[in-house]
Amino acid sequence: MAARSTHFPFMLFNEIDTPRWLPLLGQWIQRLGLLRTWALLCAGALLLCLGLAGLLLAGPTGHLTAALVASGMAAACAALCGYLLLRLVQHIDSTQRGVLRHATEDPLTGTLNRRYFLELVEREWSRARRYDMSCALLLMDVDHFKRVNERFGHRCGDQVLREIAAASVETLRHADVLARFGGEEFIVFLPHTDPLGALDVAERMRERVEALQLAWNGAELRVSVSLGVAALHPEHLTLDQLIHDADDALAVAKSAGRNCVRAGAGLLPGKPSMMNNNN
Ligand SMILES: Nc1nc2c(ncn2[C@@H]2O[C@H](COP(=O)(O)OP(=O)(O)OP(=O)(O)O)[C@@H](O)[C@H]2O)c(=O)[nH]1
Repeated sequence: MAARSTHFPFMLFNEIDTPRWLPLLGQWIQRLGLLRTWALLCAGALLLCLGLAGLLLAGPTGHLTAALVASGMAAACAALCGYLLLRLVQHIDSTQRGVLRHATEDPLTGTLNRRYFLELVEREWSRARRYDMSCALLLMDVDHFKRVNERFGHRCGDQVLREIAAASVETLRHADVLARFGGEEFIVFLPHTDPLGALDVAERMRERVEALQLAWNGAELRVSVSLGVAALHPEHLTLDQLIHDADDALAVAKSAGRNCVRAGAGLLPGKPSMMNNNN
């Protein structure tokens, strides 16, 4: 199985091998500000050049040689300043990306982590509630995942989780938010999605995972997932309640035999809360 990257904000970051002096320069620049540091470096370079030119002019060397040496020095100083600034900007950029990744991403699957998901979705959810917009939530759990670990090992289990995350991302729209919610459980927030649409997405995810052709050390393995679906309705006063509904529906899907999608209470009034029971 090959490791796969997932979409925003799970980009691949190029780690830059930074020399030791860069963080120190960074701290210095943070204190002074970028413009002032740059002005200071340029002023220093200029003074150095002027001093050298003065020395040369005062000596036996001709004016032209003095001017040439001074211009050469100025150009070298400007190039050095530019290089230092460029490296610094790269360093700050890579540090910021690293910090952002650490705060938002699940290191195993590259999806959002639980904490950032909740932070992000809390805002989206309250907006949806306030402006009476539809939105839905899916909870997806890998079936009998313990057996995968037991039979093929933990590293294989990790790779299966990565493959499931990547496959799920492929079935979602860009605005949907996928996160690893815990162990072998994933959560998806679907903005502007009505209950039927949410059930449809859940079923697509289930089918996509079921169709995954996985192999580990020459052995083939198949996995399946169960999904619980909940959609926002007026009785949901907190995001927790919506998650709770999806969790209840997931429990129903598990006890219905797994590898299926179940709708939360009241998702489709008047319709049975089941879908695609393949068992
Ligand atoms: N490889 C790997 N395994 C994990 C990770 N997180 C949790 N697990 C394993 O996931 C398994 C979850 O087991 P259970 O909660 O019994 O669930 P299950 O075997 O999937 O059974 P059902 O959910 O009832 O279908 C445990 O064996 C955990 O060790 C992880 O990051 N990597």
